[in-house]
Amino acid sequence: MTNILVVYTSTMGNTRKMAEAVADGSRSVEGVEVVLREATEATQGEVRECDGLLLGTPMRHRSADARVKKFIEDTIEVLWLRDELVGKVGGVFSVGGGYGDAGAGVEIAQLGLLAAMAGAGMILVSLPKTTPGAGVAGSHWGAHGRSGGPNMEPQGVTVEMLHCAYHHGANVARVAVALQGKELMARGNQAPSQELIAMFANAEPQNTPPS
Ligand SMILES: Cc1cc2nc3c(=O)[nH]c(=O)nc-3n(C[C@H](O)[C@H](O)[C@H](O)COP(=O)(O)O)c2cc1C
Repeated sequence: MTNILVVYTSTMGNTRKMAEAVADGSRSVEGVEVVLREATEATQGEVRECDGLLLGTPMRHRSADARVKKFIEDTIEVLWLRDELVGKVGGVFSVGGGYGDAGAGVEIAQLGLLAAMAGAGMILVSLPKTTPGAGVAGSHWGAHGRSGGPNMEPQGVTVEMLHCAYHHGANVARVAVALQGKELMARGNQAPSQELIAMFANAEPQNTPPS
């Protein structure tokens, strides 16, 4: 069995719809089991156990949502320290309001998520323009839905955008199935000491009050 973990957050429901479509796409691939989790609920153990991770975010001020960033800090970054994600498969998706056609900051946000995965040694799945729905929801880096009209009026993500998300989920799952159990990545670079790993893994942000 190949395990795909879909992690997302959503306030108005559009990213949740994209996440469900991504999860359905992954589930459509034979031999795949899917876990769908809110970013605040997903655990380090679930990330460690998965073969493929699909991470989705709403756009917030030209960037990823703070809840998704916290998920990255609490799971991906800690597992990165211990090289536990090397060779796992990753993909991303997002939803923005749509002001200015494609929405603002999509590439920054998606590349930010992909950068965290790349740093952890994951194998990244992009979104080819051959993907159904890519004409309205493809950013090349992942699936992207638009929930707003030209003047920010809420319209909701469309069926075509959800199709694109579905196929992105299926692509990631197929790659994960094909690579499962294969140790493709070279190993042997010197790992940081256990003391250093513990220091970074347990580091708490320092809250310094403004002077
Ligand atoms: C505080 C805030 C900041 C936002 N910033 C952006 C942005 O920078 N770019 C964008 O395209 N949409 C932006 N949006 C619109 C949301 O991304 C959009 O409404 C999306 O559907 C939210 O996802 P959700 O429906 O899953 O909650 C912002 C919305 C809020 C509330």
